[in-house]
Order: sequence, then C-alpha cells, then structure tokens
Amino acid sequence: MPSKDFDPPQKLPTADRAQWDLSIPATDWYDSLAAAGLRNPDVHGPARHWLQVEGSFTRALQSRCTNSFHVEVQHEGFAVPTLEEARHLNIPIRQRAWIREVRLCGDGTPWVLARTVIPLSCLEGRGRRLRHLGNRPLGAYLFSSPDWQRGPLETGLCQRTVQGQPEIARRSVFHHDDRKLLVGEYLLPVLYR
Ligand SMILES: C=C(O[C@@H]1C=C(C(=O)O)C=C[C@H]1O)C(=O)O
Repeated sequence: MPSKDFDPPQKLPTADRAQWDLSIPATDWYDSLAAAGLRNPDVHGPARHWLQVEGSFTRALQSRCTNSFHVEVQHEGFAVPTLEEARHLNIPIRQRAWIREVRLCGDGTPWVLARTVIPLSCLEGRGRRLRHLGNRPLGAYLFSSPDWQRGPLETGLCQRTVQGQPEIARRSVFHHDDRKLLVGEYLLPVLYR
C-alpha cells in the first residue's frame, strides 16, 4: 500500500527488516461493521469496541494504558497516495499529499498503525502545523478545533501477508469546509486479543 517512496531499504540488517514487517497491508474497506462482518465475523469480537470508538482514538488508547502512551513516526513526507485513496479524497490522481505513518504505542508496545493522507489544500494557513506534528498525536490537532468534523467510520479487512500485521482496521475522512483528510487506523492483534 505505501507508495514507492516508502519502500524499505534493501540493505537493512535482518532484525531491522523484521521491524518493517509491522507494516500496513492492502485493505478492503466496507461502509459498515455489519458489511465487513459478513466477510470476517472477527469484527464482532473484542476488536469491535475499538472499531466503534467515536471520539479521539488517541484518548481511548491513553485511557487503556497503565503507564504511558506515545506516537512513533515511521514515515512522514510528500508522497503519492494510492489510487483508491486519491479517489476517496477526490484529489487528482498522482498529486502528492503529505502522508504520515505512525505507530500508536501503549506501555511501550505498538498497538495501532495509522496512516493519514493530507492533501495539499489542508496544509495552508493553520494547516501548516500538520507538517510539523512529529510525535504529537494528530488527534490533539483535529479534536482541539470544532472546525474539523469526522465523517462515517468504515471498517477495513486487511490482506495480511506476514504474521503480526493488522487484520482489522477502521478509517474515516475528517472534513473542514471543503478540505478533507483521510485517517486509517490498523489494529494490531495485541490490542484486542
Ligand atoms: C485521529 C486521531 O489521531 C490519532 C493519531 C494519529 C497520528 O498521530 O498520526 C493517527 C491516527 C490516530 O488515531 C485520533 O486520536 O482520533
């Protein structure tokens, strides 16, 4: 799924390459949890709680931590979204966007992988801050402003290729006037099993 800019370097030592395997697989998206459940009933199991969190996902994860929560940036920069993402956001195909991939970690362990596609129109004015989030959670920005509203949640079923990758995901578009950005959150099994 990540565009070419995000391919792992070929010469990483084996231990580091294993880290890369904690990556986001191609995912099929469904309009509702019920629709995804027809393909994979696991979405109605313990993962369901996380698929339905309505407010800030960061906050929900923080409240599950015993000690600490942190965001680890994996890649951040201008890159070309997938065709499906560009269509979903209604932006020109092959137009670069700011793409941010992070791990949301609870008590030192990655719990969720997140991929956010931020089109150029969102990066103007106050939106310039979106390029400088670093390890601060995106949710703090989005939920601190009443201007940003979340659209409906979709449920994703991941085409897992490697042990440990996420199987289940959620995604939504946040919009502010005619600006839209796309946030995907991929649940790692350790979060709900
Ligand atoms: C959208 C939110 O932001 C969270 C933080 C992210 C980040 O820092 O890149 C990405 C996805 C999130 O789950 C949220 O807290 O709801």
